[in-house]
Amino acid sequence: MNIQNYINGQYENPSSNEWINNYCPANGEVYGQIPNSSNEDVENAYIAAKSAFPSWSQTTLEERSRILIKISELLETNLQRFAEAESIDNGKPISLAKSIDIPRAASNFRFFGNAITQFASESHESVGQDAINYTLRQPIGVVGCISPWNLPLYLFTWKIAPAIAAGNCVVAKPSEVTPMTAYLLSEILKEAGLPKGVLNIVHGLGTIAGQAIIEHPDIKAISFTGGTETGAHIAKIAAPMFKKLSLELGGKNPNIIFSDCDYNVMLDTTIRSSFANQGQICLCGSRIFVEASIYNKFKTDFVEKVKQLKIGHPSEKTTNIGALVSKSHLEKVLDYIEIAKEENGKILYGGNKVKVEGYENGYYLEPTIIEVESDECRVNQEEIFGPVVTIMPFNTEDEVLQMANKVKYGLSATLWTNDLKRTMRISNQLQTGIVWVNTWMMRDLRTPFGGIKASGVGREGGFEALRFFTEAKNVCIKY
Ligand SMILES: NC(=O)C1=CN([C@@H]2O[C@H](COP(=O)(O)OP(=O)(O)OC[C@H]3O[C@@H](n4cnc5c(N)ncnc54)[C@H](O)[C@@H]3O)[C@@H](O)[C@H]2O)C=CC1
Ligand SMILES: O=C(O)/C=C/C=C(\O)C(=O)O
Repeated sequence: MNIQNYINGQYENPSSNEWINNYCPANGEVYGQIPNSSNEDVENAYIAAKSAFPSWSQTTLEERSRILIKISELLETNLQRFAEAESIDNGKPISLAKSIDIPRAASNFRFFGNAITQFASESHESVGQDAINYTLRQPIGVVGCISPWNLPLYLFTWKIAPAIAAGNCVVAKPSEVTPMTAYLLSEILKEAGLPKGVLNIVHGLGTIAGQAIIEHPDIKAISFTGGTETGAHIAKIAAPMFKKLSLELGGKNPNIIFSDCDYNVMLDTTIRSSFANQGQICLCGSRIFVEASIYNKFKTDFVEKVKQLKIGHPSEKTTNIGALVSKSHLEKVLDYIEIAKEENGKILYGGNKVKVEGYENGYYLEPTIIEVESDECRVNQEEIFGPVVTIMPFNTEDEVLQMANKVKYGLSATLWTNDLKRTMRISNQLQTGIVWVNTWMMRDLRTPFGGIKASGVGREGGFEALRFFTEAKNVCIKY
């Protein structure tokens, strides 16, 4: 299936008429083409957004809310179609696309459709000076949203929903690796009555179309999720132009397991936090630290459970692990498994490509567990972003805390213990933006979401996102 850009409410071919092949990860075959958009297409999208802005920014909150909630409802009505498209495009199991990705995309629109009606700004009475200050939170204008391939519609909508709810108009670029559901979304935007030009979707390469968005002098804010290197590149371009920046980047998240935890819940959740979405979630707990007294038991039970995961075609209902997103990504992950061997890591399970019958050219990989001797080895320090975890024992709280924090990343951490004081001590000291205790990836969309260190800048979610997508203007009135 070939797709087009969506600019000013119309489907458009790329101005260069150049196209990029779109691969199906489950069988390695090309199944469509997407626009290789250029500066000219981004400029057209910008012009459409700019002309839509005066009207959209003055549209009542009730009307914006009504349209966002309508988009959410239409996504729910079209759940099956969107889930199938996401699964084909990304390689993720259909069960995951249907239960997580598309429902969350619908929730993103519903949540920000409601949140904008509750968003309020501050006022400060300057006591003794006969003055009152009130703060306006005005939309920025035209903003850029750039999203990755791992949770395609989920993360695309996590950015565009708050951006348009706050009254901005958007030039958005989904990942060129997984463009399909963003394309399908444009049909829904029309049906929901979103005015033309409010959301413009440009497909293409990061280095061309993405670059044109970040370099555009009049796109005043960039919300980006993706790799840390790309984030650093974006910051280098956008910061001297004084753009607002929200960067959600990589992670190398610790999963810290104490012997007093609820063992079975921990074990089941650790399977998910290690291998959900083929381990391609920035929040996955890719470094597992286990208290020495239960280390051997954990190792045996974990391997046993991982063996039971079914690797298969993403469309099969029983598949737990689908295909990785691309050939190049599969190769990157395999290279890390080789590095682990060179570093004396012990492969406790997995490590090999898998040939799924009938789909031998698909990008399948066994879930892989590597026992490491030192937390400082490369596989324990660098983001692999695949179905690969490291495990090692620890003896004391101080030791594990030091290892947990000794990485360049600081996105999330998971802690398993029933000791309240220990929970408080460790949570306070973990150098991450998010800590989950006795759970993983439990999301409440009101909470601040994001990381520190090389995991990013800024927070998404709730009113944080609405603050990001608005400029505060203080008005001081003397009476
Ligand atoms: N959510 C996360 O934390 C993610 C992390 N990654 C990590 O990043 C590594 C590289 O993956 P990639 O697919 O290359 O991710 P990437 O960070 O290059 O891609 C994310 C988005 O940025 C765009 N982009 C790339 N270069 C750009 C530029 N110069 N200007 C503007 N936009 C640009 C891409 O087209 C895509 O839409 C992965 O192996 C993984 O480790 C990848 C995807 C998501
Ligand atoms: O739940 C969320 O809001 C985000 C989840 C995951 C990512 O941001 C990611 O993998 O990049």
